Order: sequence, then C-alpha cells, then structure tokens
Amino acid sequence: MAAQSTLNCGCSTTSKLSYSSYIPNVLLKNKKLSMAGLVLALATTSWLKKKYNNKDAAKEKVLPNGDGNTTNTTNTEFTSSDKTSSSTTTTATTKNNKIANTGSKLKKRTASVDKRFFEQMRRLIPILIPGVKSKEFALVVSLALVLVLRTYLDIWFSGFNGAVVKSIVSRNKSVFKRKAIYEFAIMMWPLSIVNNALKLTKSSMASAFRSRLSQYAHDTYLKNLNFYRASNVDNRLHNIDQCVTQDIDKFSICLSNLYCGIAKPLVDVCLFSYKLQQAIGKGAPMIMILYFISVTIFLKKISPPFGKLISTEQRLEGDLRYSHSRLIAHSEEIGAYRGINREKIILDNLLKKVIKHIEKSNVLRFFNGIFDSIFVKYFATMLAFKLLARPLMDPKYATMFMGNAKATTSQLIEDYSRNSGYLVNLSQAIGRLILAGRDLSRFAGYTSRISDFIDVLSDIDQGIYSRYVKSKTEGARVHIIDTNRLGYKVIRNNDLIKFSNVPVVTPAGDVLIESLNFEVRPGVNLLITGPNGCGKSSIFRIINGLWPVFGGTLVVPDPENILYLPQKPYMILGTLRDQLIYPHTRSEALKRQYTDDKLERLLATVGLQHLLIREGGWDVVADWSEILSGGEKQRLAMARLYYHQPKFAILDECTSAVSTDIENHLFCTAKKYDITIISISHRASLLKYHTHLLRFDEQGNYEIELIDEISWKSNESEELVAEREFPST
Ligand SMILES: Nc1ncnc2c1ncn2[C@@H]1O[C@H](COP(=O)(O)OP(=O)(O)OP(=O)(O)O)[C@@H](O)[C@H]1O
Repeated sequence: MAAQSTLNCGCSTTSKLSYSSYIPNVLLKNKKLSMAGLVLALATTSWLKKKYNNKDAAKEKVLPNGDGNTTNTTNTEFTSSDKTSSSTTTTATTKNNKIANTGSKLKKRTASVDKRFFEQMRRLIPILIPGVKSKEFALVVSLALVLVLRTYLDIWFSGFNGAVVKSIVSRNKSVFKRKAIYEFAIMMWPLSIVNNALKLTKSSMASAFRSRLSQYAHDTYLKNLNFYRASNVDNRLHNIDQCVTQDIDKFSICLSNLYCGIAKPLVDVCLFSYKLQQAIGKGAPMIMILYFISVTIFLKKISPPFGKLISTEQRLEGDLRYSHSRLIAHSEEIGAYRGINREKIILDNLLKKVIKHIEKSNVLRFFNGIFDSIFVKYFATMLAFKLLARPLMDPKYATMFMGNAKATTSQLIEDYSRNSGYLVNLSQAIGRLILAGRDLSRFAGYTSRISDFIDVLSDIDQGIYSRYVKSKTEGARVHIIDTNRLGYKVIRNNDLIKFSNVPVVTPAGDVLIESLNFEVRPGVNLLITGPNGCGKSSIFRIINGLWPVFGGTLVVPDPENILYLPQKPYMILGTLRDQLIYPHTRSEALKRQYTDDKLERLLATVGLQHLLIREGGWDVVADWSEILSGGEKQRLAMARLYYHQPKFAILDECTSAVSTDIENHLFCTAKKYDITIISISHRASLLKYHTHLLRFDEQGNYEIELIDEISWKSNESEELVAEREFPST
C-alpha cells in the first residue's frame, strides 16, 4: 500500500484506503459515539453556514466609504424612464440638473456553479481556445493523452504490486528479482517521464491560457479610450489592474488544475471500475460510485459558498493593494499634510477586513474539511474493506480474481493486494472528482470576476455605460447611459472645432451646461474661463471623446490634430527622449527627421538643455514625474507641443508653474507654428494671446466675447472669473 503512494503526482489525492490505519478504534467500535460526534459536527457547520449567509445578505446593502469602513445604503431599487438627448436638453435647465436615466435594479450577483457560470464559460472558452489549430487545443489534447497513459501505468502498477507481494510471501526469489528489480528498473522510466510530462503540460496549459486571456483583456481594455471610460465614465469595475494581472493568472492555473482534476479521475473511474468488477464482482464499483455520488450531494448541501468567499477575498485584497498604491502615488502630498495617520486608519481598516474575511473562510474550511475527511476518506475506507473482503467472506461473491476456493494463500494475498490497488485508485479518482467540484466553485469566483470585466468592457466598447450614483437628494441609483440612443452627431473636420447645441453632462448625469454653442477655426485663439467645477475641462473631455456626447452636433478634428497640455503633464516611464516625443516612439520620431540634435534644439527653446547633462543624456530611463519639478515638466510639455505641432492645442492651466517669459514664449511659438490655441485659465494675463473669451458662470450660463486690445489691457491685472456676473436665465 505504501508503495502505491509513490505513484501519486501532479493531481491531489483524497480518499486513500491507507487512511484506514488512522481511524480511531473507538469510533469504529462505538457506533453510537461516532454518530453523536457526527451530528454535533453537522450542527456546527450548518450553524456557521447560516451565520455566514445572514451576514453576507446584510453586506449586500453595504458600500465602502472613504475610511475603508462601510456605510449602509437603503435604496436598492430604482425606477425612471428612458430619455434620449432631445429630452435631455429640454429637461436640463440648471446646473446640477440630472439627466434622466434608465432605472436599474442593483442585482445581487453570486459566484457559484450555476447557469450563469456555464454561460460565462461558454463565452470564455472560444477566447482561451480559439481553434483546433491553436497551441491551446494541442495542449488540451496532449494533456488528455498523458492522463490516459498515467491511468494505464496505475493499472500496471496495481498488478505489479500484487505480483511482488506474492513473490515475497511465497519466497520466490527469481520472480521477485525479475519483477522488483528488472521490470521495475525498466518501468520507472515511463513512470517518471509521464508524471513529469503531466506537470509540464499542465503548467504550459495554464500559461497559454493566461497569455491568451491577458492578450484579450489588453486588446479590449486598451482599445480606443476604454481604459479611461472603464474607470471614469463607468464605475462597475473595481481594481481593474488586479483583474488583468492576478485574477487572470489564478483563473488560468485553476482551470488547468481543474481540467486535470476532472479528466484524469474520469478516465480512472472508467478503467478501474472495469478492472474492479472483474475482480470483486459487478456490483462493487457501482456501490462505491453511488456512495460517493450521494456523499457529494450531501456535502454540497452543507458546504459554505466557497466561490463567493473567494470572489469577496479577491475584492478585499484589491482594495487594500489599491490603497497602498495610492499612498505611493501621493506620498509627497500626504507627507506634506502629515496625513500618514489618516492614511494608516484607512489601510488598517482595509487590512482588518481582509484578515477577518480570511479567518472566517478558514474556520468554514476547517469544519468543511472535517466532513470531507469523515465521508470522503474514512466512511469510504470502511466500505472499501467490506467490498474487498466480501468475495472471501461470502462465496456467493467469489470471482476468478478473488475468493477462488482453489486459490493458495499467496495467490489470495496477490489478489487482495492488486484489488485493493484498484480500489484505492477508484476511490482516489472519485475523491478527486469531489474535490474538483469544490475547486469548481472556487473557480466560479475567478470566472465571475473575469467575465464581469469582459462584459463591462464590451458594454463600454459599444458605448453603454452604467454607473452607481449616490446623492443626498436622490439616494442611490444606477445611472445608465446608452450612447446609441442619444441623438448626437459627431463630424470629423481637421480645420474646425464646433459645438452646436451640445450639452455638457458629467458621466454621473449632472448637467453642467445645458446647450453649448461655439466654434474655433484656425487662427481663432479661444480663452475659456469660469469658476471651479463649472465644466471648463469637461469641454476638452468632450472634444477628445473621453465623455459621451449627450446631444447636438459636435465637429472635431482627428485626434492626431489636437494636443492637450494639462497643468500636470503626463510623464511616461522611459527615457528623457520618450518624454519629449510622447506618444511617438523613437523610430517614429526619426521618420519625422527628429534626430537627437534636433530634439536638443527643442529642449533649448524651453530652456531645458541642461537636463541632458544633469540627468545623463537622452537614454536614461527614470521616473521623470518624480525627478522633474512642476515647472520643468510644464516646459517639457511645451517642447512636446513644438515637436508635434498639431493644428489645435488645448492648454489647461499648463503655464501655472512657469514664469511670464516662458508663458510668452509658449504662445509666440504656438503662433509661429500656426497652432490654434484653446486655453483654460483664470489668468487675465493670457487675454493678449487670444482672440475670443468664453466665460462661464456658476449656473451653467456662458458668454462669448471678442478680445480686443483695449479689453485685455484693462483686464490684465484682474482675475477673469471675478470680473463680471451674469444674470441667470
Ligand atoms: N469622471 C467624472 N465623473 C463624474 N463627474 C465628474 C468627472 N470628472 C469631473 N466631474 C465633475 O464635473 C464637474 C466639472 O469638472 P471640470 O473638471 O470640467 O471643472 P473645471 O471647470 O475645469 O474646474 P477647475 O477650474 O477646478 O479645473 C465637476 O463638478 C466635477 O466634479
């Protein structure tokens, strides 16, 4: 029996007959006591399960707040009618109006092996295995072949073991030598190769699945502006980074383990049942299989929802990691505010939640494990003893391979040893199937997260956004935007930016400007001003296609003809050259005749040529957003503008950290390169570089003025916003 365990590899084992030696005698002898223990343990588990489910139901209504703690929401059902853009413009009259949205129920979603899970898998499998000629399909077939080979080797080993035991008991040296030395010396090679091939194929399959799924996730997530919309317009997905990296990895490993954990035991069950029914009678394997099926059903009834537990654990881990990455990203601000104690409270709370959840899962696993052992291992062992001994104890069940009246003792020992080997393998196979069932619900947790990710991205790709919104006045609701039903029009024109009756609406449905009308042609430089939060930057978001257009007609150039310069310019992870030419690559820059010398001249125009010496040249890779000062970053962004020379540039407070000389240089150079400027600023000193002023007030009203020399001279020292108030309409 001990020798048989040497065969085990790759797949985990559950029901081993050898466990019989551990069964406490007292339990076997005293049926009443064992039954009492069983009832007690059962009661404990069902109580725990109930407790868990009740808590969980309460948590369905709980949302995290800023402290990493939770607050209760009461409103989970919402109703409102569908409205298109035409109704938008008529219903939206003031700022803070809400665009009427499709009401939607907050659905309770569970991660378990149900209809939804199979539907999710049906959609995921074509992504994982794109066709019969794919590498993944080849791996699936190879793994199946290796698994069948493994089963044949198990059968060989059971017979071999019986023969060796017989040769020992009958003191037959020559047979012992032939079997245990020569035959085994040959067979150890295929045994070893097959076992390791199983491991290799399994891990190759996991990494092939991971690569396929990650590629798909990258393709959809990084397509168009989906990555922006997934976190800014839609808010269904949380911790997207974790989903694209960790969850996909775990899903792939779990899937290949499951494939092994189901395919191999299935082959084993068929082959060993066949062998067993020859050896100990037709009914024996059937009794064993029926026993395991009823145990599985019973265990499923009493076991906690592991899929849901895993899914919650992943979410909580993601929240914790996200908060840590925020701490790194904002370390300077947090340090300056001495805000670390506040941050620590948030992190400690999130950590507490993760640990509490893991501990709760561990307790549930502990009780669940007790039942697994009792029913899957020990009761099964008792039943196996009975079935093995039956042909000997009752001649009615005797077969050619067990209990034959003419058989010698050594023959009986060989038969017993071989048959128990078959039974061990059959029990292990069924046990593994039960375990696979358990893994399946864990796998359902990963599947649910990944399919949600894919489904939401697919919605976003089709222009359908959903957002959970909570406000004091309206309570909680789900705000759905289906851009296919909005009556807007977008026209591409590389020489014009024009808003005709376009409302400015946030993804949460707040109407910032009811109906915006203005146009910018080459040579018309527009300065946009207004109070904080009135929607100035939102205009750029609409021009760039980041936010949905809720109505009217929008004329915009192709994206390569507009460049956006924000207050805090984005710095890519890469070389200094990469910062200057972003988003171009070096080869693209060279194609445009931008050699390093020419780039150096660009740097010189913004007074940054010293960076080349200070930082060690063009090819030094660094975290430039950390290394450069705010002003240096703004100058570098200006050099980027000179490199790209787009037709239009949107400058969003992009000169706030530089001197007026440099500011002047920027606007003069832009003029020299024929770049039409749309600036967003509160500074009256910028008036002189523009021809028109678009001024908003807090109510969403606006006015467009022509800037003549007199007006900018008289306004130069003033803040543009405070200058004038508009009557509300
Ligand atoms: N992704 C988003 N989802 C929902 N609302 C948003 C989003 N981004 C911005 N908003 C809201 O839109 C409103 C306008 O924001 P915007 O950035 O356009 O203001 P702004 O006029 O540029 O302000 P500031 O002068 O402070 O930069 C704000 O109330 C803001 O909270």
